[in-house]
Amino acid sequence: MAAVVAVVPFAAVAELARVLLAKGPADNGAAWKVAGVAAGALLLWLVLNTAAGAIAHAADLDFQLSVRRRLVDKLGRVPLGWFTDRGAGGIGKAVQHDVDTMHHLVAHSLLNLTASVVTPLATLVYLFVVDWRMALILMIPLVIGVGLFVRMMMTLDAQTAAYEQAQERIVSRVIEFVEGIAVVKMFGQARRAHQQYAQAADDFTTFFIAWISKGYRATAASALILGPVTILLTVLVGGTALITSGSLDPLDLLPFAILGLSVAAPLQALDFHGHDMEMAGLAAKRVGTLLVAPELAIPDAPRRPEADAGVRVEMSGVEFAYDTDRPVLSGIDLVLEPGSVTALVGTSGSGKSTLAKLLPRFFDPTAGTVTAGGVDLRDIASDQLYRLVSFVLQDVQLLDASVRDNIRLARPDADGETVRRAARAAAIGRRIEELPHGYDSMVGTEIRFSGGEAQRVSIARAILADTPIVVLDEATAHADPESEALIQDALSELAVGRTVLVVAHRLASVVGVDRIVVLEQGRMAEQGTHEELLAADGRYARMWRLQEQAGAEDTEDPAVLAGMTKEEGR
Ligand SMILES: Nc1ncnc2c1ncn2[C@@H]1O[C@H](COP(=O)(O)OP(=O)(O)OP(=O)(O)O)[C@@H](O)[C@H]1O
Repeated sequence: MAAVVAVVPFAAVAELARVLLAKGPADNGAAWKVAGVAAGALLLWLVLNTAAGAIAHAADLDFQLSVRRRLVDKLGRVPLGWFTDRGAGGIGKAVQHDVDTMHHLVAHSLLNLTASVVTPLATLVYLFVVDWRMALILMIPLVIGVGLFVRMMMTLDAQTAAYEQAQERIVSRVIEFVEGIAVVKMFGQARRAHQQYAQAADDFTTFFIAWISKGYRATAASALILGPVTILLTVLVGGTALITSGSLDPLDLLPFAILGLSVAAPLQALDFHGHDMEMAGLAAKRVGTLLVAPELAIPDAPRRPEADAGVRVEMSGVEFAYDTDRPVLSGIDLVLEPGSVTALVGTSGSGKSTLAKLLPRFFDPTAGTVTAGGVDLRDIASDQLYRLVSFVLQDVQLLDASVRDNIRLARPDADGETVRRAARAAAIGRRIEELPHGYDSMVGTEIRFSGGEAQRVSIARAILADTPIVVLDEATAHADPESEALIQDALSELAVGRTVLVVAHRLASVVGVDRIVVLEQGRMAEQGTHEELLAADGRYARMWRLQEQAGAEDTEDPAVLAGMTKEEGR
């Protein structure tokens, strides 16, 4: 199409030149003059069209890089819940695909749209000066063109959004499938996963066809109506004028055809660029949503917590809800003394992990305060907070980097000896030193750690981070008995002199801790040492007896392990 549009004006200009040279100025000299200006405008439009692509491409990389940097930076500051609500597909698409679409199409289409409006307008303005009646007639296709453009933009909106959402869903399905491949295979769900993917792919195709055909119908309507109508109009008007003045040479109609073409071609292109703008607009909206996502509040005047003799943590009147209508934590008043270990126990879903996540500010409480060293966590600058709290998570995340860099995440400048000491303290040093490339081994390619080993690498990380507060969430979840003993040793090493909060399932692992807090439906039901709680013969004592019994019966029922019957667990 572009090639045809490009060839026609050149042929017309060549023909115009031939006619002018052969015949000299014709009777309809004014028309030739207008045609000359119109052909010039048309050429300018074509040049701008080509330049727009080149300009958009040239400016692409730096702009995209800077937007992506801002997005990734932003992702580091949004609360965790925001991610779970959206899913990796949408976020991944926004950071990669949408940034690309948004920028390229905006730059490209804006330039093209401007050129497509300005060049025919310039011709028309000139025509008004020369022959206002002809100009008025040419306003007809202009109005039709703009009308078709507006109509297309209005009807395509919902279609484009549906198409984009279908695309997001398909990416999410693939990510889900890849991440959950073990579960999918283990439970023989490959066929189901395949069907789900096929369904998403079908939806995508349906939306794509609807979207593309609507788009093409709109642009085809404009192409079929605008071009012929405009050229026919100018030629008819010009022809009538010529016949009236007695000329019957068909060549004299050429300037009118050029005039028509110079107005119609850019107007037709409006729809293509409008279509692109539509997509760019939607992509920009999604990127924008990410850029303005809520952030954990940043303190205006950050304060430094008191940390000379360890850090005391205090939670007062803490409430928390993921969604507004269901509180997950209520009335939490809890003090964690420096150098002490506090364990959170309770049934599944009682809020243990949620409570622990308040300490590194994965979330802020919806009411009440959490202070560390006498300062509200919200008043501590984030880099300071991460020097204060480290979190050993249940699901260890190791990066595709060397073992050394994985351990020294919190202190990238730590020297080899410091890293080795941390690894040995976490009972993983010998395993790493036996590797052919030792601490330089690349995780994921040269070494794949087992669950228990990965857990100990993450404990080494926390030992090296050397923060006064440590949160341990189900740190022995992946371990076999031997590995568990190693992890417990590593944890004991990590706990020395720090303020430690442990989320625990198995009561046997918390017998020796300084204080046990029993959570029940987000509230603190009991607290005390193991002995005190047994003597009180309340909830904890019952859980203890049930777990002992479960141990004797070798049950693996999670409700029983958590100290509840199934009915109670619900
Ligand atoms: N990101 C989230 N969005 C919404 N609700 C959540 C989210 N995470 C947890 N919940 C809900 O909050 C409640 C407490 O969950 P939490 O993970 O804190 O419990 P838990 O005591 O640690 O459970 P478990 O022992 O099974 O790990 C549960 O009802 C859970 O469904």
